[in-house]
Amino acid sequence: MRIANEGGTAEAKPFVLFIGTEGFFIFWKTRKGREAEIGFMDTKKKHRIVVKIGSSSLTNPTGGLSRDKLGEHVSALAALREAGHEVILVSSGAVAAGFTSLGYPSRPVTLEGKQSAAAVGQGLLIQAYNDELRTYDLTGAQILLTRDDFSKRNRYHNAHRTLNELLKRGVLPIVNENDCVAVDELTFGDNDMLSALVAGFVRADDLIILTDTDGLYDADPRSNPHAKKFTLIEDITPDIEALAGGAGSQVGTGGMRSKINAAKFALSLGIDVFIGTGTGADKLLDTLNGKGAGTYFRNQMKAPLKAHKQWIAFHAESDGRIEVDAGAAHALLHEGKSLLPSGITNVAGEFMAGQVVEVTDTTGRLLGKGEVNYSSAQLEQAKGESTAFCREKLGIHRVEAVHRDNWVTLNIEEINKQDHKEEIMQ
Ligand SMILES: Nc1ncnc2c1ncn2[C@@H]1O[C@H](COP(=O)(O)OP(=O)(O)O)[C@@H](O)[C@H]1O
Ligand SMILES: N[C@@H](CCC(=O)OP(=O)(O)O)C(=O)O
Repeated sequence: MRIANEGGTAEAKPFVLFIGTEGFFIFWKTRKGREAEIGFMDTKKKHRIVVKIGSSSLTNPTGGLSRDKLGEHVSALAALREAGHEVILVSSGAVAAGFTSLGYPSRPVTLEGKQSAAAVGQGLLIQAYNDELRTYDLTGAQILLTRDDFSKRNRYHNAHRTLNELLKRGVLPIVNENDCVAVDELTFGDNDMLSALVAGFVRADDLIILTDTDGLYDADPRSNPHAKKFTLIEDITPDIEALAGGAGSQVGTGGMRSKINAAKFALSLGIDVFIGTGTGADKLLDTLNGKGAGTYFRNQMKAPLKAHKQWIAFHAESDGRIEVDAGAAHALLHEGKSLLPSGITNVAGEFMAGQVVEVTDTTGRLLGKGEVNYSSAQLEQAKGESTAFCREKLGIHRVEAVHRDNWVTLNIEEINKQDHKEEIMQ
């Protein structure tokens, strides 16, 4: 685990630039004299950036929208756009912006209270964003998502197409959970995880999570004034997870814990993450350039999963299970090959062609998930049989039971083998 801990809140100073053909690394000199490489600034590449703004950074401590805070964020988002980057905003704040208008003295706790507050607040929020964006000649688009939109194949792909079209047309998508209709047990949990899912979904380069604290400390800085800040974390270990506590304000939810979970998820998809704060129109550009007030999390994985594979891996429900022999397991995990019926030893559950199944080895160990080309009934006949048999006797022309393009390895030991990372995650 390589962690840069700058010790207290002391300012660290950038001191070395390594200039390459594509850009340059910024090295950060910490108080302890350690050098930590904290940001990669690619001087040529235009980044696709998801920026998440928490309720505490948009509203007043006792509720109600803060136009000043919102306006400042928009100036920084506009600066990113001006520099040529693609930006997707995930904005919280609907409940916190709305509850005062409904007469609640504090953030409501009942489901109907939160949903009603969000119904009022979301309108206020989007109106304020559009008013501010207009001053920079930018247009915002409201996208409200529920977890169902991610688990249903068509909705997932529709949302994906819409987001891409908006980006292509220069519009700034503003995403929030559709709080008014989201059922309690079926929510994303919080907008931190939603922002990581969206970042994966659009295959962003960076996820910037803006909050009211300048990064992750070894204890909640609100309650522990001696807490020390981390400037760079390269591996989110259980020790790091244990340091992150809950929400610190009356309007925030999830706290640092949910941000660390979200960061872990985004990093696993090859997205660099920053959690922190900042002021002024340059704060997001500074963050991108390694000068942000917060904690950087550098991803080790440079081959993000395609959107369809993310859907298979993280959102699609499994409709059955296929067991495969050692040869097929090796071909799937190590040779980048598709699954052929000849390697299948058992089929469980009832499914149609096009549905998603789990694939295990003969000991029941989960290897991954994939979209099948055969129904369970067809696979019962085809399992263990040659391709020629499937074609001639069963009249099946798609030879692969699961094509490589519709396969995702989920066996963590295999994913952790560096040699195979790129191949597995393509
Ligand atoms: N280890 C930690 N380091 C930094 N902040 C922490 C830590 N543990 C808990 N927190 C709290 O997390 C809060 C930020 O989360 P939250 O209130 O949910 O904000 P947001 O509304 O931006 O999502 C901080 O105000 C802080 O009190
Ligand atoms: N969808 C909710 C956001 C809930 C949430 O995660 O809030 P936060 O912890 O402030 O990011 C809202 O707009 O109020």
